[in-house]
Amino acid sequence: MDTNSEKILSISNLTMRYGATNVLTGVDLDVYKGQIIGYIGPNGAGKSTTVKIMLGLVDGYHGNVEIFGQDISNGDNSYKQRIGYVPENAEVYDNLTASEYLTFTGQLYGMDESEAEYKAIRLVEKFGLGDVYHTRISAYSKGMRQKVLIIASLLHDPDLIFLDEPLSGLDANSVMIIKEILAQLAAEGKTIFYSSHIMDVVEKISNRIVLLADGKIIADGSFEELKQKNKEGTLEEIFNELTGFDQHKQIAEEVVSIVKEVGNNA
Ligand SMILES: Nc1ncnc2c1ncn2[C@@H]1O[C@H](COP(=O)(O)OP(=O)(O)OP(=O)(O)O)[C@@H](O)[C@H]1O
Repeated sequence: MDTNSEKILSISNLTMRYGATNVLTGVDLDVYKGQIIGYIGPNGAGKSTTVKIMLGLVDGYHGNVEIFGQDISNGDNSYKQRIGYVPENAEVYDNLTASEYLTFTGQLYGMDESEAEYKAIRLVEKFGLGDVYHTRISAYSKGMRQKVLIIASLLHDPDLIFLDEPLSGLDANSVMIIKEILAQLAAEGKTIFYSSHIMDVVEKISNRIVLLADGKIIADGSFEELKQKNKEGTLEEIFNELTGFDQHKQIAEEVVSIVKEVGNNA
């Protein structure tokens, strides 16, 4: 890990609880300029919670979070102008057209309207949505909406980009484009924080993989480093090994057996 480069993100002893549930129990993480972090973990591990805390969307945490060297709890929200975010379950304003939505989002990030519009229309064309630029988003397919969200996250040229399951609904060609865009942005010095369950994509695009389980980071390193430390070969297998999961066959057999019971009680 190149610790000589600029520290973009620093989390120390981050804890978060919802009611009686301890979601994060002491997360420590330093992220440096140009890194693509693959942030993985079982369902409910707290990945989205970590990201939302960093974005200032969730309060009530303990510990310290610094972004661009600034404590995010100090009341100065200007750091958000340099951040892009593709949320997991996005509420897009369905009644807006892509043109209206992207111009609006650009302005929220401090761009002026004509600059946002000028960039948005060209980006939309690159993603094959030129024909529907002035159509309401309510008429879009899932993948088309996802493309709009990705464009919205990049429009203001952010230095730090959080992506929560960004490829959901995208076809194979679009996935290839997004993977390449992320690699090129990182090469330009942007920092990418990529949370996903699609292990083969995380394995390929991340230069550093961080595994969250039981409220803590239990593995942190490049794919090659994780492979050396663990017996298993693919990231999916390493994930299963590190999270102590070896029952997929047994669970599948039990499920199939229950499914087959249908009608037996009639
Ligand atoms: N607003 C909330 N109120 C109460 N509990 C919450 C809230 N948000 C998240 N949680 C709980 O916090 C835990 C972590 O949720 P989170 O969404 O961060 O997990 P995740 O790792 O992103 O999961 P997934 O992989 O399924 O998306 C879960 O137990 C969830 O039920």
